[in-house]
Amino acid sequence: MTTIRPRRSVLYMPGSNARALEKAREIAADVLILDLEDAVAPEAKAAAREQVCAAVKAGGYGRRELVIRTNGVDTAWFGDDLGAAVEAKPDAILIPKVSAPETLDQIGAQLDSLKAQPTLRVWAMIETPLAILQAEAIARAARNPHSRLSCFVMGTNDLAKETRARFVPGRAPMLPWLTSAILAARAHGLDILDGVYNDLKNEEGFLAECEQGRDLGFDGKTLIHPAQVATANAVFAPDEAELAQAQAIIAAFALPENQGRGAIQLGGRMVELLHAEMAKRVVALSEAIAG
Ligand SMILES: CC(C)(COP(=O)(O)OP(=O)(O)OC[C@H]1O[C@@H](n2cnc3c(N)ncnc32)[C@H](O)[C@@H]1OP(=O)(O)O)[C@@H](O)C(=O)NCCC(=O)NCCSC(=O)C[C@H](O)C(=O)O
Ligand SMILES: [Mg+2]
Repeated sequence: MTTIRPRRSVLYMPGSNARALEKAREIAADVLILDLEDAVAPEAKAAAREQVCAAVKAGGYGRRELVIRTNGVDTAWFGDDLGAAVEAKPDAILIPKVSAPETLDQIGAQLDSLKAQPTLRVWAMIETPLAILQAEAIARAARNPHSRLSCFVMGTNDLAKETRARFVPGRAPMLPWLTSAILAARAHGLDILDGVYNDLKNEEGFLAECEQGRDLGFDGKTLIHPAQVATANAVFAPDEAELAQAQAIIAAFALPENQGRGAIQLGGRMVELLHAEMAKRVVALSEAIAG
C-alpha cells in the first residue's frame, strides 16, 4: 500500500495576511494552503507572493503539508507565481480554475523546464462547469509521464457563482458535481478534498457538511478559519469503533482456518477480502494520524 498522508483539515489563508501565516505554525491542520488567488486583492499580489514564499522557505510548519495556490494560468501573475513557488519548494502547488487536461500537461512541462524538485506535486481546483463536465479527462492527465497531478480540490464557491446554484443544507444542487469529481479522482488514483463552508458561526451546519463530505468519500475538507480545524480532524479520522472493527477484520483473515477463504462471517456480517483491504487502509490512516 502507498504511504497515506492525512488530509483531514486543509486550511486556506490569505497570502497577504502575515499574522495568519505566522499563526499557522501552531494550528493543528494537516495541510495549509497559502493563497495568492482569490483571498488576495490585485494590488497586494506581489507582496503576498514574496511573503508566502519567504514563509515556506523559513519553514517551522512541522509535518503540515504546505501548498501554494497560484493565480489562474491565464492571469498576468501566473508566471511569477509559478517561478517563485518552485524556488520556495512547497509540497504542492494548487492551480485554480483548471478546466481542461491540457492545462495540466502545460504546467507539467513548465515545471520540468523550471527544474522543479521531483517531489513537487500539482493539485487542481475543480470549480468551473467545464471542469465538472471534463472531470474524468482532467483526472486522467495524472497518468501522463510528466504529470505531477495528485489531488483534486473542490471549489464550491466558484461553482455556485458560475452555475447560480444555491447553498442549501444537504447540498442537493451540487451532489451530482461532487460525486462526478470523486469518481473521476478515484478512477485515476487521486486524492480529493471537499469545498469550504462559509458560514463561520454555524457549527452544527459545518459538522453536518463535514460528515456528508466524509460519507461521500472525500479525504478531507478545505477550511477558511482555524476554528473549523478540530471538527474536520475528528470527522475525517477513523473513530475508535471503526479502528477496532478494522483490526478485527485483519485478525480474522489471519487465522489459520480462514487461509484461502475469500469471504467469512464476523459478528453476524459477511466480510470479504476487499473489506480486509479497506481495513488495512483504515489502520494505516490511523497510524499516519498518530504520526
Ligand atoms: C474569514 C476571515 C476573513 C475572518 O477573519 P477574521 O474576522 O480576522 O477572523 P477572526 O477574528 O475570528 O480571527 C481570529 C484569529 O484567527 C486568525 N485567522 C483567521 N483566519 C485564519 C486563517 N484562515 N488562517 C490562519 N489564521 C487565521 C486571525 O488572524 C486571528 O488571529 P489573531 O490576530 O491572533 O487573533 C478569515 O478567516 C480568512 O481570511 N479566511 C481565509 C479566507 C480565504 O483564504 N479565502 C480564500 C479561500 S476559499 C476559496 O476561495 C475556495 C474556492 O476557491 C472556491 O471557489 O470555493
Ligand atoms: Mg475558487
